[in-house]
Amino acid sequence: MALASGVRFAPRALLRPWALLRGTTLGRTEPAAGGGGDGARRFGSQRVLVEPDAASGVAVMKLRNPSNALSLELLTELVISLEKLENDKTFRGIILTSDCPRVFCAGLDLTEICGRNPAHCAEYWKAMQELWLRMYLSSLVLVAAINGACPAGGCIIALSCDCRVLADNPKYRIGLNETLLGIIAPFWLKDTYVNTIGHRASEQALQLGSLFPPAEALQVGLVDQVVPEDQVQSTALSEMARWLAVPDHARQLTKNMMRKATADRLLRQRDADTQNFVSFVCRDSIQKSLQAYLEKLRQRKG
Ligand SMILES: CCCCC/C=C\C/C=C\CC/C=C/CC(=O)SCCNC(=O)CCNC(=O)[C@H](O)C(C)(C)COP(=O)(O)OP(=O)(O)OC[C@H]1O[C@@H](n2cnc3c(N)ncnc32)[C@H](O)[C@@H]1OP(=O)(O)O
Repeated sequence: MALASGVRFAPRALLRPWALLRGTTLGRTEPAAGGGGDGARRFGSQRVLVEPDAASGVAVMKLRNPSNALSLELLTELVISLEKLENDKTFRGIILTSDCPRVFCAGLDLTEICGRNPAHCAEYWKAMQELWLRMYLSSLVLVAAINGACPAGGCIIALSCDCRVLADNPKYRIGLNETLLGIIAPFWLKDTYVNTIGHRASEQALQLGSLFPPAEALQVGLVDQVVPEDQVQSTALSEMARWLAVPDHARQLTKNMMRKATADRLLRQRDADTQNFVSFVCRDSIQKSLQAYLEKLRQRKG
């Protein structure tokens, strides 16, 4: 972590050369609609579309997986896209949003941990840790433009950003609802919650598995702005401008000062956290409830 420079403190060495880029098209670039020069070239993969604007130094990153459930492939593609932008000094900020109607991110892809072997669950959880670490410590400004439902792991993705703008739609609820699924948020999800909304509000919301509608999310401090749906992107851009008005080095070092202890806690216990996760989700009782929950989701659709 090149802290002294104050420019890049994301822990690069964290990234593993995962051999799982099956079916991805990472690194491919294509002209954005309307053509244009380098500033308008977008790149991406099957599940993440990046629309960079070199002139402003801001890239819009759009998730485009079914329900944006965090599959192993989506996690990997997000980490790689993030790293690509971090390595390009043109960029200072990312707006993270969804290309999927009504859903910002459905959280963990439960099919990655239901009926899978322990080795797969471990690989999956490490990828989840990796994305959180990368986002939480990113040197770039990350603004979440939340244009859909944002439960559980989706909420964590949003909370890893520096600022959150939520569309004012009562169906777009946000929060950590793990307890309602019979699972327990690991300590670093809890820590991220506490860092955002404080201890008492987190204690209540975590135990109750609360999913907050927009007005309540704003009141408790889970999001920074609630705006009409058609103003989410423009408001995210205005927020970005506000954050980018601060000199990078001062903002980056301050961010690091605020977040490092929380990230270090996971870094110190990463293997134990993975083992806890695997032994927990591989229990027969948890597998049964995951199975039943997935079934309910599928039936609800029909
Ligand atoms: C004491 C020991 C302690 C040890 C502690 C260690 C570890 C702790 C263990 C675990 C912690 C793990 C942390 C978990 C965080 C999570 O993220 S869990 C996931 C929670 N997510 C949800 O509950 C969201 C579920 N989805 C929805 O509510 C809705 O889908 C939606 C997001 C509100 C969208 O609704 P919409 O109507 O638009 O879409 P559909 O419901 O029709 O869904 C379409 C399609 O997508 C499938 N799907 C949806 N969500 C998921 C998902 N999360 N995973 C997998 N698949 C999902 C859905 O089934 C449909 O599929 P299709 O029918 O095949 O098309």
